Amino acid sequence: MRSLTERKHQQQVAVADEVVKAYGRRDNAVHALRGVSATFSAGQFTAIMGPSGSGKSTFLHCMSGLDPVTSGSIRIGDLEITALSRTELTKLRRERMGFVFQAFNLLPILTAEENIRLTGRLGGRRADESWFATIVDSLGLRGRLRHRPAELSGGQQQRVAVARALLTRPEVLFADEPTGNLDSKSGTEVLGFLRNAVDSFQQTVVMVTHDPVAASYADRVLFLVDGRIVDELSGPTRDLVHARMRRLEG
Ligand SMILES: Nc1ncnc2c1ncn2[C@@H]1O[C@H](COP(=O)(O)OP(=O)(O)OP(=O)(O)O)[C@@H](O)[C@H]1O
Repeated sequence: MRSLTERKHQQQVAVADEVVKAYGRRDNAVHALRGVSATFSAGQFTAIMGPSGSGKSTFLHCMSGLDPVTSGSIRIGDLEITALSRTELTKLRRERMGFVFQAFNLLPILTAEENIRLTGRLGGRRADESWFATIVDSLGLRGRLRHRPAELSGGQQQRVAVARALLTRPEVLFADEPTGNLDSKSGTEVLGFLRNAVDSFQQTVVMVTHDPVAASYADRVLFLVDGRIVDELSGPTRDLVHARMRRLEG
C-alpha cells in the first residue's frame, strides 16, 4: 500500500513542459530556458539551484505567469496558463499562487496585519479568520500585527510576507531567494516556517536559492545549468547539495 505522502505527491499542482524562453530576437537572442520540463506535486517542497545566469529566476517568472514563454506549456492545476490574457493571469496569481521575494515587498504605510490581509482583500475574498489566526500564531507574529514594516526586523518582515502568501491558501507558493537578505538565524526561521507549511498544511513550495542550507529544507532540488535541468536530488542535505553545485560549477 502506498504511503499518504506518496499518494499526496501524485497530484500535479504545476507542470512545465518543454518551456523555452528567449529574450531579444534573432542574433541578439539570449536563451534563458532551453526546454525545461518539470512537475511539482501537491505538498512537495522543491528548491531550484544553479550557477548565476542559469535561468532560475526566469523559470520562476515563467511558471508564475509573470513572464510569457517563447514556446512550451505551463499548467497550474488543470489550467494551461500560457494562453491566458494579462487580466486572467493577474487573477490567477492573486487567487491561486503565493509569492515571497528576497526584498520582502511589503507596503511601508500598512501595518503587518494589513499587509498580510492585502492579497485576499484585492481578490475581494472574505478572510477566513481561523486560518488567519493559525498562520499568525504559527509564524509567531501575534505581537507584531500593529507594527509597520520599518518597525520590524528583516526576519519579521519576511515572516509577514510568508503569512501574506499563505493566507489565500495558494495552490503553489513561489519563493525567490527568500533568505537572501536575512542573517542566518532569521533565514533558518523562515525556512523552518516554509517547511512547516509543507508538513502541516500540505503547501506546495517552489523556491529559488543559492544557498545549499536553504535547499536542504526542500524535498528535492532541481539543478539548472544554461537553461536546462541537468540534475535532480531527492532528500537533499547541505553537503550533498554543496558537492553537486561544486561539480556543476566545475
Ligand atoms: N529581461 C531580460 N532581458 C534579457 N536577458 C535576460 C533578461 N532576464 C534574464 N536575462 C538573461 O537570461 C539568463 C538567465 O537569467 P536569470 O536571471 O533567470 O538567471 P538566474 O539563474 O536567476 O541568475 P542569478 O542566480 O544570477 O540570479 C541570463 O543570461 C540573463 O542575462
